[in-house]
Amino acid sequence: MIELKEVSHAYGDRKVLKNINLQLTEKRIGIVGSNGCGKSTFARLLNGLLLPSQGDVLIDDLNTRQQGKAVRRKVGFVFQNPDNQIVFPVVEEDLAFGMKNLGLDKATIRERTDAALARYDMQDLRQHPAHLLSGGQKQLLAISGVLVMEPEYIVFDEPTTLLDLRNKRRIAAAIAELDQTAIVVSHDLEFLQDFDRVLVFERGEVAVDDVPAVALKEYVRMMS
Ligand SMILES: Nc1ncnc2c1ncn2[C@@H]1O[C@H](COP(=O)(O)OP(=O)(O)OP(=O)(O)O)[C@@H](O)[C@H]1O
Repeated sequence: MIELKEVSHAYGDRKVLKNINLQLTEKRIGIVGSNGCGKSTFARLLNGLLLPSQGDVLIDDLNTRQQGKAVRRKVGFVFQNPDNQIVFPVVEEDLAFGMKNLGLDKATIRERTDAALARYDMQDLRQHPAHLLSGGQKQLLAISGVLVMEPEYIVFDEPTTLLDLRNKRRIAAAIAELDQTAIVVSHDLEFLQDFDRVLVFERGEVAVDDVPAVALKEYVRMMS
């Protein structure tokens, strides 16, 4: 379970998240809200990329403040722009990078790399220059790079924003198929409609917390 206890966050004297208390237990949780309302800040708190100015973020009782390394093994993070996530020039090297850092042996790295490439039908792209992949393929590679680390939770920060409709659907389907718990920040309301729970952020607070049918309708009302 992901738990936030009286979490606030400020950049300098600008408070962007205000006293958030949440327990996240559902498998698919969507986060929506207007630009600048604190969604990315919230997402970054969940795997300790960012520590809260006040309060605590707990992942299965691990506190991001003291147990950041263990938290990051449990919680993967997929950025909006895969170019920020893909660090190696060749697809298989990029997939291997995180696993090498974990100290996994060569056979395991090979096995997980094969499975990741097969999962998204990218076996032929093993030796491909990563920067020459299409936008959708890059996002699938970024997701694969997280999956090979076998996290229990994955946070996605606007994973479909830069993609065309076809690739948006491909990534949405990839996320829907995951075994892991997914927390997804998105402006794509259609994508979130079959999630288990949706949080609507407004000015750093959770304004609505409900099933998508209710939360998304309320969000549309708030935006109009
Ligand atoms: N590193 C930072 N330093 C200072 N201010 C920041 C920083 N990151 C974000 N902010 C500010 O905090 C506020 C919340 O930003 P955040 O990125 O969390 O919002 P968001 O809801 O994800 O927005 P968007 O939908 O546009 O991506 C914004 O006003 C932003 O300018």
